[in-house]
Amino acid sequence: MTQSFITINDTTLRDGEQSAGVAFSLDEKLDIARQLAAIGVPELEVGIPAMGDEERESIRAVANLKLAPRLMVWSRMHPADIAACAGLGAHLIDISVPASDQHLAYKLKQDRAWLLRELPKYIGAALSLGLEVGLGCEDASRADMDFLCALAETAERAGARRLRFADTLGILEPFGTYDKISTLCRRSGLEIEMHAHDDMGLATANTLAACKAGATHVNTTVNGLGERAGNAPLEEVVLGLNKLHGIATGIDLKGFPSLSAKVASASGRAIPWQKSVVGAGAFTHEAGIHVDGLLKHPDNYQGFDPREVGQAHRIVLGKHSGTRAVQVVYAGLGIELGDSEAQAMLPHVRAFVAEHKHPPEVSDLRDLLASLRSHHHA
Ligand SMILES: CC(=O)SCCNC(=O)CCNC(=O)[C@H](O)C(C)(C)COP(=O)(O)OP(=O)(O)OC[C@H]1O[C@@H](n2cnc3c(N)ncnc32)[C@H](O)[C@@H]1OP(=O)(O)O
Ligand SMILES: O=C(O)CCC(=O)C(=O)O
Repeated sequence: MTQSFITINDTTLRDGEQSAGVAFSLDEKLDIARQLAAIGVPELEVGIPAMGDEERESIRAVANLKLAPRLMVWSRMHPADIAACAGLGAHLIDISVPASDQHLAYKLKQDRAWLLRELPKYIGAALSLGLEVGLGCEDASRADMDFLCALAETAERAGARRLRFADTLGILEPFGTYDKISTLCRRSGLEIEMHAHDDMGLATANTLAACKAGATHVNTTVNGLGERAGNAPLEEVVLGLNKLHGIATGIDLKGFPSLSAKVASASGRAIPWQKSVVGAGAFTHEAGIHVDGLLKHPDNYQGFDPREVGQAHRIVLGKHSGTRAVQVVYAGLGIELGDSEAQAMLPHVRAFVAEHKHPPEVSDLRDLLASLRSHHHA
């Protein structure tokens, strides 16, 4: 059954930081956590205690902020790793296990029976530290579904509350995701958390499909940062759930641009120009028909109001501009152009963009007009 509210468990500070070459400083981690909390993200996965003292200190420091979100830490199914999660101020632990035969046999040299036998004692160990437990099923997309359900049943009996379904390699598509998550939700009483990767560009679609199928929780990262091609972007998932499925998350994206910029600079990963929601081009219009239509009524060319995500429409001139756009852009500079003068500007704008490969800036616009007018008077 589709939930009317989905809990976002944002993993920018764990899987996001696993993006090759990314390392947040403590201040950056704290700032990102604060900003995620400020827009209403209810859960944060904040790190991997087994990595060592510095990582544990950073987790403790996030916890000491006493922010509203509940904090999760990630751990292998390993006694020392679980012990390292004690006393850090986290609320939840994700105990990760290999769920596919591929991972069981070729990473751990084990089999399904071994995992089912061993799992309860690790869950018990985490519970005894006062942590709520989620079972992280790595490579769940390639796992046998009956085995995954058996893992869920074993985990639930041992006291876990959640199962994370990880599409570790980003190989699922939305229909397959829907089937798998529906099956899990039908056969398990646990909370089901979707963790999608974007290797085929489907992380958001798969996350939304999982929610339609009954997932209660989803993992996201700011700007889609994360291993390889990244994770499901927070901004896309929140917007998609709200706009396409009418599902609430409690997250207000109006304050998102500063968080997005913070993560881009702290990670050293620039936001692609055309990236949905946060890219500089996401609400930038050039084509004449679009600009004319947008000016007549914004809903002609907007699927949602950019103000909902802290953005605004921007009109630039270029190869595909029409006269209306020329008039509106010059009006923004306090210069009124009649129809014929605006029309006459079009070839000049085209020539400028063909030469420079970017829209004219304010000074270019003034130069282009001055040149047009001087030719006209000559
Ligand atoms: C898909 C994911 O995102 S899973 C999360 C992955 N994240 C990371 O790896 C980032 C942080 N990792 C680290 O800092 C280090 O890898 C550590 C501290 C966890 C472990 O470091 P090391 O002890 O040096 O081991 P190393 O990384 O070389 O190898 C991983 C070991 O963990 C084992 N392992 C892998 N997954 C699991 C698991 N879920 N449960 C138990 N053991 C596991 C591997 O089999 C291997 O053990 P082996 O050498 O006995 O075969
Ligand atoms: O918690 C887990 O096991 C999932 C880990 C993960 O990040 C992944 O599989 O992509």
